[in-house]
Amino acid sequence: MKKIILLGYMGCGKSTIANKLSKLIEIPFVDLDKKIEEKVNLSINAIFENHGEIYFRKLEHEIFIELLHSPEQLIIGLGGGTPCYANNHELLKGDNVVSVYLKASIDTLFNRLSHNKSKRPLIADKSDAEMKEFIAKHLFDRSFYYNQAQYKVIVDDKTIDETVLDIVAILA
Ligand SMILES: Nc1ncnc2c1ncn2[C@@H]1O[C@H](COP(=O)(O)OP(=O)(O)OP(=O)(O)O)[C@@H](O)[C@H]1O
Ligand SMILES: O=C(O)C1=C[C@@H](O)[C@@H](O)[C@H](O)C1
Ligand SMILES: [Mg+2]
Repeated sequence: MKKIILLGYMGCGKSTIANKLSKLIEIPFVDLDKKIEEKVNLSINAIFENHGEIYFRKLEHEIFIELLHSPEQLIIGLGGGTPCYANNHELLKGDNVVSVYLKASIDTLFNRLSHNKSKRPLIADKSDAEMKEFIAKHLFDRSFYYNQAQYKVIVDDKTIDETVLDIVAILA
């Protein structure tokens, strides 16, 4: 069964949009970050702290593959970095997936993340000024991978429902 994959930078709205989309089109949503946490019974923060990022990226790759092979139709919300490691970006192009990049500007990401950074280890310790610079550079580095998605939806200045409907139109 085809998998619907949502990807994009931390805070672009993958989990929020996928939850709403899941209810609307009645296809279950699996959040890759949550699946990783359940599998090893540790928070993302604890995985980074106790085992390091390389271990996290390995787990992330393995569990992404497992989800792609599962027999059910699923909406998969990736982690912010998933497409950028272990050649995961190649998996966004398969016939059995519909991959959608939720594209947000630096300002949108900064505004959303500045209220909510403690659970995101890559930015948890940064000041506002450091965070803005970090997002700008990081997004630039990652854009190549995000742009491997089959579709792109710009999320700036859109409500959750508007973005969900953009994705429904892609799936139609
Ligand atoms: N129009 C909108 N669309 C999506 N999310 C929005 C919107 N407006 C505000 N938000 C908020 O942006 C925040 C980030 O969204 P969310 O956690 O879904 O992002 P994410 O891409 O899953 O991030 P991460 O990669 O860190 O898991 C949430 O607090 C969400 O409520
Ligand atoms: O952008 C990233 O590299 C990450 C985003 C989150 O979804 C988590 O997967 C983790 O915090 C790493
Ligand atoms: Mg999320």
